[in-house]
Amino acid sequence: MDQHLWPYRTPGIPDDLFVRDESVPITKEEVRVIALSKARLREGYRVIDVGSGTGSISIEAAIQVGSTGRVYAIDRDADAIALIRENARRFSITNIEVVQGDAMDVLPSMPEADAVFVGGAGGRMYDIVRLACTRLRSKGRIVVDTIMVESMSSALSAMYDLGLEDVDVTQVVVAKGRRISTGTMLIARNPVLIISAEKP
Ligand SMILES: C[S@@+](CC[C@H](N)C(=O)[O-])C[C@H]1O[C@@H](n2cnc3c(N)ncnc32)[C@H](O)[C@@H]1O
Repeated sequence: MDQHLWPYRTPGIPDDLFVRDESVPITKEEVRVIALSKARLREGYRVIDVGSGTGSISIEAAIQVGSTGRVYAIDRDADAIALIRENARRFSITNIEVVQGDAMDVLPSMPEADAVFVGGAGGRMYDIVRLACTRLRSKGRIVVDTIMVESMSSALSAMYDLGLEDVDVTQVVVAKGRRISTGTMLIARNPVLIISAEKP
């Protein structure tokens, strides 16, 4: 893997390095860093990224798990699939398998994973978290990120109903400095909810 665009193992690839499209919202750099930290990835891990969008989480995870690990990037949207492929090429990442389809249909055929990210569920968060957990090994971790309070609630209900451990809810509120004529002002971004847990 020749990551000439991001030659580091540390997460936090600048958003501008990804090829993007207005119709596919990216999980922003600072949120991504926290979401990745909640998954506690290691070299050789197998990761599933549900609703992988531009592939930003998948690509960062692929770098974390290294060439002995593998990432399965699932998205139902054809534009997103094209973006993931393009971004994987851009970062010279070869340990990502891109899968087009609805997570409800695709997850049952996924291999057992050490970690699952859920970045999009299309209103089916409860079912997708439950199904995703069937693919998780014992002590594997699931990390959901969402801007919707209903999705947070559904993810939490699924995690509690499944008896997951170490359930954590973190709200990430980021403001970024922007240079103006009189100095640097902070521009607020939408809060994002990160819900994570571990399978017993
Ligand atoms: C907010 S974007 C994900 C952002 C992504 N983490 C990134 O950084 O680009 C949500 C994605 O989830 C996908 N999605 C929503 N519901 C889905 C489902 N049921 N199955 C598969 N993909 C789904 C959408 O097509 C969209 O690309």
